[in-house]
Amino acid sequence: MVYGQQTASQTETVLKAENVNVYYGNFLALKGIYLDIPKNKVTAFIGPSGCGKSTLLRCYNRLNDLIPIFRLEGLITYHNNDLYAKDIDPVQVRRRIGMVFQRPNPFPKSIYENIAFGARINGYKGDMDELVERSLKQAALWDEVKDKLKQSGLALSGGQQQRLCIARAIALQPDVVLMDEPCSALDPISTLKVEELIHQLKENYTIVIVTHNMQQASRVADLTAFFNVTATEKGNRQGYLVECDRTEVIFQNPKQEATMEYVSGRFG
Ligand SMILES: Nc1ncnc2c1ncn2[C@@H]1O[C@H](COP(=O)(O)OP(=O)(O)OP(=O)(O)O)[C@@H](O)[C@H]1O
Repeated sequence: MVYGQQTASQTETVLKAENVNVYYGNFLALKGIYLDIPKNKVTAFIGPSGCGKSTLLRCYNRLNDLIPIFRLEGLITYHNNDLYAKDIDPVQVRRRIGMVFQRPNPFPKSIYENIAFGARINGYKGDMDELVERSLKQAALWDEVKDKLKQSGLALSGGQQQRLCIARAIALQPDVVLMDEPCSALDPISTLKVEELIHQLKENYTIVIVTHNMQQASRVADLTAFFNVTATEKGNRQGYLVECDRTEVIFQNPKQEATMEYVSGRFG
């Protein structure tokens, strides 16, 4: 793969993949991944269906550990520590590296409790009202919900629910927020709100976002990683990273022909 000169050189690397292979049983889903995720930037993963974008994203907070047939080879470091070392507690990893999913999935609880519940379980001892307000403000939702904090989170619109899920994730004061197609279930106006929010959040968090929407990648991401998939002799479809670079380079002047074809809509 080709690695752009500007990719991560000027900023601290938070997550680093070195020669990572991911298997589901005998199936090699992702092969030979080298990738740096820089601090306080938005990195987008793009590529055709099945190329392993979500798989790699879930490796970063050890969510794939919950899949019995999952196996990882190679090294993923988080602030230079082996994320898969024996003494690392996956629950602690997920506290530091939060996740927002494709479909908004608030708890069937009040808006307030959606924030407070996780914080309490994680031993938060500070002023809960203050945490709820701060998290909702950071997620650009406070003004819309401040008068109905006792109402169910499920009564909000889809876009508001997704911002509630983002507020819930950041209430745990993570370091990294992973987002797996966070806008795919949202209308265009809610999508723009979430995109604006992503812009603001990168001041405090490192963000990795999987998106099928290339305009979205070009709008929100500082860096874009293009993944592709190749058919093996046995007919398996193996994902790999083609290149990662500054987003404008990927969209206007990528090093690889396949990237140009994909971003210009000629395949995928
Ligand atoms: N739990 C699982 N068990 C077995 N195979 C899996 C599992 N999850 C993903 N895969 C396989 O791994 C490959 C990569 O899937 P993944 O969902 O990571 O791709 P993706 O690029 O995110 O796709 P999409 O854009 O369609 O969401 C696919 O071939 C998929 O079928």
